[in-house]
Amino acid sequence: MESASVAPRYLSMPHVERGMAVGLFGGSFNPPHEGHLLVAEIALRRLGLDQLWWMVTPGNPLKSRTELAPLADRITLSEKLAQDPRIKITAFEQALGSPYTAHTLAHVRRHRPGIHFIWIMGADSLRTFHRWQKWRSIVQTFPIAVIDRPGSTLSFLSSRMTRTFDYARVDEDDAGILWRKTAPAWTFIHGPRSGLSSTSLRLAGT
Ligand SMILES: Nc1ncnc2c1ncn2[C@@H]1O[C@H](COP(=O)(O)OP(=O)(O)OP(=O)(O)O)[C@@H](O)[C@H]1O
Ligand SMILES: O=C(O)c1ccc[n+]([C@@H]2O[C@H](COP(=O)([O-])O)[C@@H](O)[C@H]2O)c1
Repeated sequence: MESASVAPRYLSMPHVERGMAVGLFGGSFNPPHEGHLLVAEIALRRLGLDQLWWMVTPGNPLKSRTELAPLADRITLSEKLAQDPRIKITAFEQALGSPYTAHTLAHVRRHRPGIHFIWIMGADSLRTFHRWQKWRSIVQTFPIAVIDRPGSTLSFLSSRMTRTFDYARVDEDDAGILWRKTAPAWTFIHGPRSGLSSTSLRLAGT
């Protein structure tokens, strides 16, 4: 069966007012789950965000696409799951012609001046972050909030990113003003955790 095409409204950046604090939460969402929603809720609350862009990637450059569901399907499931009006489901990376986060962030910074963006990711991402294209430039573009995940709580002690940018660490108590900081600046946020993963859901066939 052929999958639906992606509606045009998902292919451009969401509307945002100047001065807002916006979280950028990129993911495969293959499929989206309550663990993603928990990350989004924690980020909205602890970082004091006005919006969170739930960016459904056309494909993680480090992952095989063999098991990747069509973009339109991952968008539809994300819309069903994330009901908070501050969460904006988007797939504008598809229209940029590059799946690389460094490219996306450079584009966002160029085209949305006057907005305070924060890159958001789960703690497991720290393990491979130094393999992302131009990873240092990502850290130098926007502040980063790392949200705890079972099995990765201590990743910030050993990851190449956190060791390289140790001087730019912001205390978790100051997470609410991370949006005001100039990159590089990153924080690690502890809190309620979810052990859910897309892999386990795919294995369970749900
Ligand atoms: N349970 C979770 N707790 C914290 N962060 C999570 C959790 N699940 C996913 N994330 C984060 O959400 C983002 C998107 O993750 P992704 O869509 O790859 O989900 P996943 O469950 O890790 O998928 P997979 O099992 O297929 O690798 C990443 O930054 C990831 O670290
Ligand atoms: O830019 C890269 O090299 C890169 C490598 C791996 C992952 N990413 C991004 O990281 C985000 C999380 O991906 P995933 O598959 O772990 O959900 C998503 O936005 C990806 O595009 C980006």
